[in-house]
Amino acid sequence: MHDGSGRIVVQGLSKQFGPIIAVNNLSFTVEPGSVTGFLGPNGAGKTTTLRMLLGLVRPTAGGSTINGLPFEQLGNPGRVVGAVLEAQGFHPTRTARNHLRVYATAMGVPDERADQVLALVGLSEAGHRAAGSFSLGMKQRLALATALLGDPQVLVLDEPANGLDPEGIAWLRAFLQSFARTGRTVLISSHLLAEVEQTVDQVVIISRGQTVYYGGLDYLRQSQQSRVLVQAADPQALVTKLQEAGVNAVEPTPDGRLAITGVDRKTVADTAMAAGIALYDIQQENVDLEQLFFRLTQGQYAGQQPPPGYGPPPGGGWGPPPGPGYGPPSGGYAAPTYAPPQGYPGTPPQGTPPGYAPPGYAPQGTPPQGYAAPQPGYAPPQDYVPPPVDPQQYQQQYQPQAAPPPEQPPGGGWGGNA
Ligand SMILES: Nc1ncnc2c1ncn2[C@@H]1O[C@H](COP(=O)(O)OP(=O)(O)OP(=O)(O)O)[C@@H](O)[C@H]1O
Repeated sequence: MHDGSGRIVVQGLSKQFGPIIAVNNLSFTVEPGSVTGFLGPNGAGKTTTLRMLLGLVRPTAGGSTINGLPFEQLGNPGRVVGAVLEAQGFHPTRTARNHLRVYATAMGVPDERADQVLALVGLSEAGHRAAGSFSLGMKQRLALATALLGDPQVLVLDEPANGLDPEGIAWLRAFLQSFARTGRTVLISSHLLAEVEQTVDQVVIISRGQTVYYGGLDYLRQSQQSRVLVQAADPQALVTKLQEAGVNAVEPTPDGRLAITGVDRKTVADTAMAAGIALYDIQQENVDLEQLFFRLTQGQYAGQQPPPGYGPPPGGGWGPPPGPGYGPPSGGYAAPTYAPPQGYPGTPPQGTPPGYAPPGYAPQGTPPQGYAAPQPGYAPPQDYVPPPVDPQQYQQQYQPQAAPPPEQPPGGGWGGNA
């Protein structure tokens, strides 16, 4: 019997397709009562991970459970987990309602459920139409309706916002949040942080099949320390004066400027003026979440250019951005790939055959010294505070409710493009 917790646990999950390491020792937990974003660039291994979670691909190593059991032991899995991996596969001439009834029969739920889920996703008026005539946005909704047929406790959706227009995304956000607030579990993948930023409570960010961040978005935001970039007539004198003022996080940049973390522009300018040091340029650099996401995952593609001002670290390779303010965010879990131990020569470029080490790189698949990959049973650091997980508390706090159906735009079109 499953434990009814609604918890998803992924432990040491790996998948290799021939020479390609699609997923590499991935571990994370998704708690009920929350929406978790599963993020990474194209090819990072998101779909492969979800397919392993749903018993569609056999892992090379590790495993995953839903409600404490591997997918294949869930009995009638559609009653436990609703999944959408791609919003395709509808019979083009079958009506949406009939499509749902076929699945309802297979799952052992009454026919009436088809109309209930059509209403839940705002497709009641379109139930008599052939699925083949649906726009991409409508197909996404129909796929979601199919996943909801068994009234599952867990929803797993691969790129659900793909093809949705802003109104469709807003609708999906309201729906998923209301679903999670009834104490259920939502895991959604995306390659765009901005697309899910307002929907998710926590994120698992992966790059090249490995976790690079696991935790709340708030922690990630807090880690976005801004820095002041300054060009001074006498940089060394300015460093000394700043140190005398207690500002020690000062680093030279490759273009000859100083990067100062933890102070505002005014403090730097006042310090320079008091010491009679001329400044030729001074600017505050704020890092937004999207940039941070890009940096966390930028090592994925060999040859990909980083944002302006963020070249590869000295000695080559595409390690994490150096310097203060760019370490793992406190409270969140950042995998060693994000902040490798000193001396770690970096991960070989993608496509490097296993065991082969180009000069300056460790052989692919070889953990660097001191590297401790997340192991089965890995728990986030003690100061990591996951979102509340008590379903009963949520039940009391929020009345389970369906998201309001979206307004149908004039002309009968729905969110998304055909
Ligand atoms: N059946 C397969 N055979 C060989 N390689 C595969 C297979 N499935 C996935 N891959 C490879 O595994 C890697 C991860 O792919 P995956 O589809 O899981 O990434 P993703 O993060 O979901 O990307 P996207 O956002 O583009 O869907 C890619 O390099 C991909 O080419």
